[in-house]
Amino acid sequence: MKTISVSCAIIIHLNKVLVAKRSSTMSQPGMWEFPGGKLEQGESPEESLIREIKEELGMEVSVYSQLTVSKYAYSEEKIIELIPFICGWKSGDIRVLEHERVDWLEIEELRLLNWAPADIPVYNELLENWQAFRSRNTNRAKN
Ligand SMILES: Nc1nc2c([nH]c(=O)n2[C@@H]2O[C@H](COP(=O)(O)OP(=O)(O)OP(=O)(O)O)[C@@H](O)[C@H]2O)c(=O)[nH]1
Repeated sequence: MKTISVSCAIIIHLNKVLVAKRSSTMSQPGMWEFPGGKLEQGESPEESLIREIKEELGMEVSVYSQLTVSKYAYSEEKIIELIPFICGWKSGDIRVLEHERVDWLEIEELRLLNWAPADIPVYNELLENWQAFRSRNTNRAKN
C-alpha cells in the first residue's frame, strides 16, 4: 500500500499558531489542520511546504525544525505520512486562497479544535515542547 507524504507548517508568530479549516470543496471538510499538502515528485518536504504555503496562503515561510512524522490510515487506500515543521512568517500578507478560514490561536485554544486525526500526535508534541518552540521563534523574529 502506497503511503502519501504530506508536509505541514506549524507557523508560530507572536506566541500564536496559524491553523486552517478545510473548506467544503476539500476532503475532510470542516476539519482543522496545519496548512501544507502533498509532496510532488522530486520535491523535498521543505520545498513542498514552501510551495504549498505560497499557494494556499500567499505568504513565504522560513522552515525551521522538523517534528515527529505522524502516520495515519484514513482507509486502506489512504495512508498519510504527515511531516510537520516549525516555521516562521518570513514575508508577504496572508490571503485565504483555499481554506474556509484561518486563525491565529493560543496554544491552549488548539485543544478545542476538531483536528484531522493525523494531527493529534503533532498537536501533542507541540504542546509538550511549546516553551522551547515559542521562545526559539521569538528570538529569531527579533534578530
Ligand atoms: N495540509 C495538511 N493535510 C493534512 C493534515 N492532516 C491530514 O490528515 N492531512 C491530509 O493530508 C492530505 C493533504 O492533501 P492536500 O491538502 O495536498 O490535497 P487534497 O485536499 O486534494 O487531498 P485529498 O486527496 O485528501 O483530497 C489530505 O488528505 C488531508 O486531509 C494537515 O495537518 N495538513
